[in-house]
Parts: sequence; structure tokens; C-alpha cells
Amino acid sequence: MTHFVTYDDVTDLNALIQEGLNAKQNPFADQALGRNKTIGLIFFNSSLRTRMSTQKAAQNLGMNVITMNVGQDSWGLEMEEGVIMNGDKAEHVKEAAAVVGKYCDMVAVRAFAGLKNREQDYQEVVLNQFRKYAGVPVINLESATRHPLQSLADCITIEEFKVRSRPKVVLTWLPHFKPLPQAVANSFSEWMNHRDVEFVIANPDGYDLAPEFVGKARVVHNQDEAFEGADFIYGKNWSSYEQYGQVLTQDSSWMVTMDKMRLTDNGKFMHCLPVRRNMKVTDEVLDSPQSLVIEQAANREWSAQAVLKGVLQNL
Ligand SMILES: NCCC[C@H](NC(=O)CCC(=O)O)C(=O)O
Ligand SMILES: NC(=O)OP(=O)(O)O
Repeated sequence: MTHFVTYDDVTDLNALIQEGLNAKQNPFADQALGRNKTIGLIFFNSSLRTRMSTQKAAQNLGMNVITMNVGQDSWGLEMEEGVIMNGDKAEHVKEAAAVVGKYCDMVAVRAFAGLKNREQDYQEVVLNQFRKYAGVPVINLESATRHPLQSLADCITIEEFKVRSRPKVVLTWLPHFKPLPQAVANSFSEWMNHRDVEFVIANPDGYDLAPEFVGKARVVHNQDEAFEGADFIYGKNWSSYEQYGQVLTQDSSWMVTMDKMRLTDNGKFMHCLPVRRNMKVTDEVLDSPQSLVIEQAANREWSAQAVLKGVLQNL
């Protein structure tokens, strides 16, 4: 693996899932592989899981880790080419990425969607600028349109907990008062489209994801109908793609409750976290044995380790 930015960087998903499961069984088997190698973790946005699990995975592989929060620890970075830099950004990504690439053997970047300009967000400017100028492999820690380390952890979790060979997996929109990115939902859909699952997306009118991410999924606008017989309920809020970045409704009837979970076939509840309790999903669901959110977050370590191993092997 050279870069890990989209699903297209994966050559064999089953093998990558197996790598994650192997790492979970034997975390320190590849300690020698990352010796004297350094990963830079660059954050333009907040993080708990991605930051800690990626650092842990790198350390399990014997790597050194340098973490930086852009705009707090470092200078603000200009992304646009050819501009007069007379604003609040003191450094251009051309120099910054190139310099980081000198200190690090690979660079991992988190840069969320701005949710103001759809074309700009969907061009993945920040990730692509790092790819262009860092001169080392780039790993996506959640970009404007995708969160592939999350999706790999989700695949691992579904593999571990499925009770039938072709489970029914439902990605459902949840209510939230803030506009959130589509990245987690896009990515989950992209990856589920490559799995042997019955995949359904449930969202209110006006919240359909971009067609290239929906793929062959069945989209329904009735949550109860989607939940019937489901094995996995994957909850996430996202702002509208059509009316880009807008909150069109906060309809609380889309919150996941135990009554909703009873429509499933003893289904499991998944969410990437952080989750706002009793707004997106009730305490009762999150605190029940049907919730997999902690196991899912734990699998972020093994997902990151599988990917970093693949990149190290290709250096
Ligand atoms: N990395 C996991 C999700 C990150 C982000 N959530 C958030 O920003 C939640 C913020 C809040 O609930 O205030 C998102 O939806 O893409
Ligand atoms: N799920 C996830 O990416 O969590 P963080 O935003 O805390 O990293």
C-alpha cells in the first residue's frame, strides 16, 4: 500500500480485515517492521479515537510518532496556489508538507469538510495538497469526504459480530442541531458496497448522500421500514449534500430508541463516536448489550495497525 486515502487504495479488503484481526490477536508481532520509522499525525480538527488509536498502532509496530495540531501548535496553513498571503495564514502547504515529509516516513492528516463550498470540499484540497508536496505516503485520518480507517474498523467489527453470512446492515441518519460532515456516512457506504451484506441507507428527504457514495445501496426515507429484520444499525448524523452543509430538520423521531431496536432482528447498534446521548440515540440503547460502540472504537487500533503495516511494507 502506498497511500491510504480512499477505498481505491485497498487491493484486498478481506486480507486487510484479516490483518486487523491478526494484529488484535498478536499486537507486537511486527515490532521490528517500524523500527527507526516515524509517522507524523497532523490534525486540523479535534480527535480522541483517531489520535490515540493511530499512535498506539504505530507504537505497536515499533514506530516513532510526532503529533501536531495545525493552527494551535503550528502556523495556520494556506492551501490555495498562487495567492497573495496577506491573510491569517502564515505558511503555505507547499513548504509545510515538504518539511513534514523530511522529518517523517509517512504523514497522516485529519482535515474535515468546511461545509460551505461543496465543490471545494469534494475536491479534497487538503489531502491532495499533502499528497502533492509531502513526498511520502499519506494516510487519511478523516478528510472532507471520507474516513477510511473508521470504515475498516467497522468492517472488522461487523465480521466479528455477524451471526449470518449475509447480514442486513442499515446506515441511518440521526438528528443533530449542528451541520456535520458526510465523510463517515460516505465512507461507510463506500465500504459496505464492497461487502457481502444487504445494505440499506435510511435518511429523511433532502439528506440523500452523493450518488457516487450511495452506489448500489437501497435508500429509504422511512426509518421503521429500514430497521425491520436488521442485524446492524449504524447511526450517524450528516448535513444535507443537496442543500450543501445545511440542517434541514432535527426531527427527533429519527433518534434510535429501544422501541426502534425492537424492529430489528436482535440487531446491534454501531456509531463511530463521539455521540450525543438522548439526541441521536437514547441512554438505554447505548448502555444495552446491543451497543457495540466501545468494541468498535477499540477496533480502531487494529484497523490503523493493519494499514500502517501495509504502508511500512511498501516503503
Ligand atoms: N470522527 C468521527 C466524527 C467526527 C465528526 N463529528 C463531529 O464533529 C461531532 C461534533 C458534535 O457533535 O458537536 C463528524 O461527524 O465527521
Ligand atoms: N470516530 C472517530 O474518528 O473519533 P475521533 O473523532 O475522536 O477521532
